[in-house]
Amino acid sequence: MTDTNFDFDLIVIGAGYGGFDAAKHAAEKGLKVAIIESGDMGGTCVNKGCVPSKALLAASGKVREIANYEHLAKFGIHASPVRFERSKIADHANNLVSNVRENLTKTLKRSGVEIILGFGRLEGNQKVGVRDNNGIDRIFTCKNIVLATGSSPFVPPGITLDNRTVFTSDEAVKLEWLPRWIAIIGSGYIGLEFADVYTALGCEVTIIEALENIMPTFDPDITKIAKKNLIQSRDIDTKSNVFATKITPGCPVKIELTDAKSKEIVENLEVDGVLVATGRSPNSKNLNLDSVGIETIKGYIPIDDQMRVLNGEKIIPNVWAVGDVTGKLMLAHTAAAQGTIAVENICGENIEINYGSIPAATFTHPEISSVGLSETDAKEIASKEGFTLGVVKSYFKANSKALAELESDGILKLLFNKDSGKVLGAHIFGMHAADLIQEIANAISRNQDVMQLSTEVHTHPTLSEVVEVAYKQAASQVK
Ligand SMILES: Cc1cc2nc3c(=O)[nH]c(=O)nc-3n(C[C@H](O)[C@H](O)[C@H](O)COP(=O)(O)OP(=O)(O)OC[C@H]3O[C@@H](n4cnc5c(N)ncnc54)[C@H](O)[C@@H]3O)c2cc1C
Ligand SMILES: NC(=O)c1ccc[n+]([C@@H]2O[C@H](COP(=O)([O-])OP(=O)(O)OC[C@H]3O[C@@H](n4cnc5c(N)ncnc54)[C@H](O)[C@@H]3O)[C@@H](O)[C@H]2O)c1
Repeated sequence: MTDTNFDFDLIVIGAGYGGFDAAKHAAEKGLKVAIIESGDMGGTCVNKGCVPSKALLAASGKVREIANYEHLAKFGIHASPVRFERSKIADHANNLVSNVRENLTKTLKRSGVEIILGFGRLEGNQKVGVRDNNGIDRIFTCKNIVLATGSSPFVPPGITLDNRTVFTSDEAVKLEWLPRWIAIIGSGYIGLEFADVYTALGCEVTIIEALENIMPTFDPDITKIAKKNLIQSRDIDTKSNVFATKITPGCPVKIELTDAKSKEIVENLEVDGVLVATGRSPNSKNLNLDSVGIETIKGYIPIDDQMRVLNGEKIIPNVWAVGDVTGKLMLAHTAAAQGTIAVENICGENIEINYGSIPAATFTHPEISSVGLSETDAKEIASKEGFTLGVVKSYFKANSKALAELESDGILKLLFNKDSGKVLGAHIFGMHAADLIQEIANAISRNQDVMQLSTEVHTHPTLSEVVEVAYKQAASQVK
């Protein structure tokens, strides 16, 4: 398979989850592969994202559980006041990051991937340049290139970071201190997960959201119940429809809030710390993309469903892109799936990704998850394609396992096509929602219908019966 006219069959730029998966998969398929990384092996997910944030959520979740005296008393349990050491929770996250990073690096080496440390760039067709930390520049030739350069925190204009009192998730994952009062700008994934961590560890939180409603990207029914459980019942104040137009670090941190509609300054806040969680920007600068004719769209590298890089309708030969830099469902498992698909196609297959079957989860306590279409999009597609949309809801309060755990506030909303029975999407709030969504994601991926799914036997008593109930309700409505 290896082509001796080139230094490598494949060069991957960026060793996050997308790049890691592509490089490993290609090496396992017998290609001669190099991966170029300018920062830490493992990228965002391993070093500053999924891994440390889930470690913090795990530890702070235990603190929350043990400190919830009222909840424990319902089981007849009386716990003593909970004590925790912030630095040891931080160590747990940092140690996990080191372990995962080390394992990932070893796995690549074992697969035969050559790791090149430095900043990679394109140098025209089938050529990649790398500048290492000592300024030494090298050029390599390769048959194919995968761009997997990921994303970085987006910081809106007017917000000044000092990375101590005003910071992004890059610093928050290190848990270097616990501000007594912290403002979180943005109520998306990062805002919600860190509000969960900070409130469990005793901080007072103010969430500031530019759009009209808090949690604007989530399903409205899910938002309603999630707000009650994750926000209103905690030490969290919310301000929506306002932009944080100016944030000045210091002690205290000063925040200027501007009304989203009138554009007038409506409030000035003084807090101990600010986490800026306002989305992410693609890492597509200084890659010399012009040298092969790539034009980014809002900074994202345009691709088709086979991960081939596009210029308008035209495919740019031998260049592929995966992960956050492509702006599609910016999640670690999306990046990895794209990496595998890119390599399969490099090896001559014709595989396309189905974003509609990729699940997403927010690891709050309880969790939120979703897969497939939103109800708004499903309605629009149903009216365009002329089918009837079915919507059923299944509740955790009717589930024995949830009741036994005294965690019965939860809902599953299932969207399906009433004519064919095909599953279109699902949205869940409740305990272990992140695990529950997988079954529905698999059903979408396999194009299964609710008639068949409703006959599948689920273990009793498990939370998975919430899904079973939804499938049964849906099947009874199929025409
Ligand atoms: C706080 C937080 C929590 C998250 N939690 C989850 C979660 O629970 N589940 C989930 O699925 N997703 C989660 N994500 C999202 C997930 O981290 C990203 O979707 C994922 O890391 C994207 O992988 P990637 O390979 O595309 O890019 P990245 O992980 O960003 O990796 C890109 C790599 O490329 C390197 N690079 C960039 N430019 C160059 C260059 N020119 N030369 C060489 N190297 C370069 C970078 O240094 C980086 O290491 C979270 C993100 C954050 C910030
Ligand atoms: N569990 C997970 O899978 C997980 C966890 C964390 C992060 N992530 C990934 O990281 C990405 C980034 O997360 P995020 O929470 O930063 O982004 P997000 O896009 O999920 O949410 C950002 C929020 O900030 C608001 N906002 C933007 N500018 C603002 C301003 N000036 N003032 C007030 N509000 C403002 C937006 O309206 C939006 O609600 C996610 O899209 C996801 O891909 C995933």
